Amino acid sequence: MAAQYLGAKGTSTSSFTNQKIRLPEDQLSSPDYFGVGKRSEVWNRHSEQPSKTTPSSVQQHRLNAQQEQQIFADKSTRLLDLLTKTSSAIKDLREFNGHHMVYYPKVKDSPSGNEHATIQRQALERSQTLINMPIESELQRHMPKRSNSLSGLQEDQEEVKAATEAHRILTSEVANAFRSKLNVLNLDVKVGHHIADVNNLAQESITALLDDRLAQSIAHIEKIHKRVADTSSKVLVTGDLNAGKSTFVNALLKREILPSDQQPCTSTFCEVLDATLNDGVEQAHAVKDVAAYNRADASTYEVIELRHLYKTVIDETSPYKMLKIYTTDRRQTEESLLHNGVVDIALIDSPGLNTDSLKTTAVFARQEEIDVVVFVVSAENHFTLSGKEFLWNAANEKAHIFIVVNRFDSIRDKDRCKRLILEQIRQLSPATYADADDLVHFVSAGSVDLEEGSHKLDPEEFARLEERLRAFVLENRVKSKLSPAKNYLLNILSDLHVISESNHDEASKDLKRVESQLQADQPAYERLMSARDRIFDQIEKLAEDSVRSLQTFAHTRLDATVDQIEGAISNLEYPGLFLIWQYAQDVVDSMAHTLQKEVKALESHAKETTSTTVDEIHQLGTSEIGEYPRTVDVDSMFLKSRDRRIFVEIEATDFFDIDFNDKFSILSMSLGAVTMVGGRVMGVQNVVSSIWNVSNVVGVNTVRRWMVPAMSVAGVGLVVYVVSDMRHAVERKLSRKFKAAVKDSNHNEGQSYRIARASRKTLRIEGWELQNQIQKAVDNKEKMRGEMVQKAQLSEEAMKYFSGVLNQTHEMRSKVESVNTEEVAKL
Ligand SMILES: Nc1nc2c(ncn2[C@@H]2O[C@H](COP(=O)(O)OP(=O)(O)OP(=O)(O)O)[C@@H](O)[C@H]2O)c(=O)[nH]1
Repeated sequence: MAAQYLGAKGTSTSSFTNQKIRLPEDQLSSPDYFGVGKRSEVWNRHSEQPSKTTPSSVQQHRLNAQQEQQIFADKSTRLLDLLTKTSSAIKDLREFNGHHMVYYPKVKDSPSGNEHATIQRQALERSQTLINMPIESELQRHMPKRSNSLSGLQEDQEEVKAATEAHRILTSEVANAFRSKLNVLNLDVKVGHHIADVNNLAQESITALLDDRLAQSIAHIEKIHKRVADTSSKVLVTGDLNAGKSTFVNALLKREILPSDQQPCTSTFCEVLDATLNDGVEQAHAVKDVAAYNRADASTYEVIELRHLYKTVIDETSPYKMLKIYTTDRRQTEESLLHNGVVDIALIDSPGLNTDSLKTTAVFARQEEIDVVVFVVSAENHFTLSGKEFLWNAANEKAHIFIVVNRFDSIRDKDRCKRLILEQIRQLSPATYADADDLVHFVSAGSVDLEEGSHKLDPEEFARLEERLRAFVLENRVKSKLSPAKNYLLNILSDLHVISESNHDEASKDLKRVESQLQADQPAYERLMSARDRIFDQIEKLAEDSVRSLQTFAHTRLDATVDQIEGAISNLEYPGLFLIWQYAQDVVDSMAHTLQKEVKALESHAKETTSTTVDEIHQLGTSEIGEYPRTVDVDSMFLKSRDRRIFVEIEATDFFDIDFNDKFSILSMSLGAVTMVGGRVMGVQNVVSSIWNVSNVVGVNTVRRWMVPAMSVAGVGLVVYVVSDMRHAVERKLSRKFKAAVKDSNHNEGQSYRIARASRKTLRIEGWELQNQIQKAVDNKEKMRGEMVQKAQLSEEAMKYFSGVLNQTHEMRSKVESVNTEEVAKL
């Protein structure tokens, strides 16, 4: 029995493989039947007997299957490896995008008049090529065909649809030509009905969008990986209501698993899988959320026993979207459809097509997981409107559809029926029609014996159908599993290539730009750095020179003022002897005031000098770093008065300028006074020499007699003299005391130091401000240069990274291209 691997139950079916469907002679002569470019295939008349299966032909199928299995395993292993590598390359790019911000290639703005015309012309030329094809063109096949069995209404509808479709192809082609060159990673953002130009977005938004798209791509690759790694294939059985879909599935399984009825009964999708996938337990899992279904998680489904299946399958109000039916194939492994060691098949029975279910089934059929679509049509009813619409759409998606024309037993004129149905298929799915001998089967599923343990052979047509279906699944899994993987890999690798290329270009442009900016800025930077050191010294020198000269000037001026302090009292009005005390007070005040006035004048002078020096310092700054605000205000100098008043205490002795220790002095003053009393001023020398002369002449005794009255006169004279000299005595004594006080208190040193200190403080503030400004300019420049250096480093990193990605994507692309998913061995 091993040799019966593909041919069910060893029936003589395999010879069909090399047979071609032959049309009746009369139909072959009709030019309308095949249209342009007649096919040379001929089909096997139903009346013709198929040749018997020989052990060698069965063996050949087995060898072919093994070979196909090996080729498939090799291709899928290569693609799985490339999927893993691509996924990690995208992960790397995502990480890179996280810290470097990947540049998004520029999108062409909008087509110019000429470009638009060229694109449209190209699109038209393409559609023209289709029109000129040997087989009827895409557009032609939408034209009304009054001669066939379709009603006028159906034809009109299809015409409208075709026109819309043609328009859609043209407009989308024009639109796509002006999008970026990216396929999967296109970041088009839809705003209302328009596609916003992604390049107008902020870089952060582009980064976020790209990150999102990369994450989606990683998830998608994971999905594809899972699908390629999964050795099972899914076959969706669909068709018109009551066409016999459930009966057909049961016939394939050789078991009455799914309920069939004359009334429309299948209300939900039923996936029949091998029970080994459910630990060998036969049961059904009713699933509400198909995406969340996990056999290991009982919360994602409800268990239904197979004997209660009928109720759930026919329940139109059932909340379940899918029934996963695990069943045991009672046949031997090599005969099993669900689990035969080369390819495991899951059969999905779907609700009959009507306007309600059409969309859901179409979506279902479009799913990537669906490897093969089997369309069941009743030979009695031919294709309904819904059936046609489904086939038309599915043909666009999957190209080849396996068509089962069921209930053929109830047709009387079988040839006519075949002819009419094949003609409809020719219009609906040319690809299927082209392989009609393998893909279109006229059978009676109801005639297959489902009795357990029955040894009855299947009707030949059905056995052949089964054999061809297995072969079709095997052939198709390359297309349905590997082709999408290959296409996706080519698209995403091409996108990675485009992104890497433009990023490499941008990074190299950035690097060049930054390097030339750094180079151009170098002299300015060096100038600023040397200016900083030079200006710091210059400020210090300017300030110190200014302060030192101020201090010297102030000290000299104050000393001069004190030296000439008598001048301060020269203009004072003398109020007379009785107010001599008051006068002394005025003298002291006047001297103190004069000195204070001088201090004030020196302060004003210091302000002016400081202001000039501040200007010079500021000028130094502006010449190097440009305008900047002047911070110090010289008017705020000396706001708090710190000048010290010189206090001189007035004492009684200040009114007498006589040295009582000096006898000669007293005498001379007394004599002076005498001469004054005498109304004559003789001078002391004269008086003394007169007395001396007199004593020599008249003798000492005589002089002694004269002495008393003379002394009395002298005393009076002295008093008179002292009193008359009191004003000058006060002035002399107080000015002396004032000078001494100034000296004792170090007033002049203190004040000149104070003035200098105030000026230094102000100049320092301006100096600090300038230093600050220059330092700021240096910091800014260094920061800017640092950023440029960092940018250059990033650009270098980006160039290195993207050139690696470019090499990698290039290498991977050629590896992906070398996986042939187009040609599959015919089994
Ligand atoms: N004569 C004849 N009747 C058949 C054949 N296959 C199925 N039937 C009958 O056709 C009717 C519908 O069969 P089902 O298998 O329920 O059809 P279905 O397409 O699954 O129906 P829905 O799922 O409800 O759309 C049943 O009464 C079957 O017995 C056949 O080959 N010949």
